[in-house]
Amino acid sequence: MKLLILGAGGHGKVVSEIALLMKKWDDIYFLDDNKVGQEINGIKVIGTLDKIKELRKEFTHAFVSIGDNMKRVEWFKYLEEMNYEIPVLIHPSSIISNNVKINKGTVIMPGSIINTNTVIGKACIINTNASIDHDCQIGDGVHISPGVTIGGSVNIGDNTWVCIGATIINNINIGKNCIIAAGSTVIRDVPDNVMIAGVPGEIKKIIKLNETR
Ligand SMILES: CC(=O)SCCNC(=O)CCNC(=O)[C@H](O)C(C)(C)COP(=O)(O)OP(=O)(O)OC[C@H]1O[C@@H](n2cnc3c(N)ncnc32)[C@H](O)[C@@H]1OP(=O)(O)O
Repeated sequence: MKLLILGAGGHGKVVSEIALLMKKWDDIYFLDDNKVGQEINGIKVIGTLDKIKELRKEFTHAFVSIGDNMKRVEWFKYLEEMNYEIPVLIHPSSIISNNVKINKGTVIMPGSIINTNTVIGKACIINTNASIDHDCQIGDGVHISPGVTIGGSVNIGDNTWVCIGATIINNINIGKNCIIAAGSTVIRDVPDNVMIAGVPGEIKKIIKLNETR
């Protein structure tokens, strides 16, 4: 089986290492618009992202490793349209309850902990050392950044970015397309399309559609 990884930046490097550790694929290659011909940690960049369609005959599996939530979801949907098999990539050092559901296109980075009865959506990034406790619902295209701590029974809407080191107390609902700034502590529900910052977290601005990163 052969795996294509879309995006050979810093995030792509970490994603490719996880894919290698999983030992499921005989061959792994990158696509990247700016690095064609380069070799990154032993993995060749064989074309630009738009080559994904013609490579369908040759490759069974593909995975999007783009940090920007909107772009990642866009390419993820394109892979789905082309009937690529899209895996879940899980670093062996993560600790995940057997009663957790993780949907395709999501990567779980080293040291993450996901507790029982939590559901993680499609095309999410659960980044290094993030902790998501029991009974959480994480939407599609969400990025939980390094060192984030999320209490039990928290719901997070599609495309929301929880930035590095943020804390969300238990029983909180966070909307779609939000940014929770680095180091914030969220203690109240958050509506759709807002940026929250501070301790305790307060609304700092409204986010226009397609603005999340
Ligand atoms: C492996 C990896 O590296 S994964 C990547 C992880 N990276 C991150 O998590 C990045 C985190 N980045 C941040 O937290 C940034 O501050 C962002 C993304 C929230 C900034 O978003 P922007 O929309 O550009 O916000 P902007 O800079 O315009 O700030 C708006 C207001 O919020 C405040 N603000 C922004 N971030 C924070 C913060 N973390 N804490 C407190 N206040 C903040 C600003 O001071 C500003 O306040 P003011 O209006 O009173 O002057």
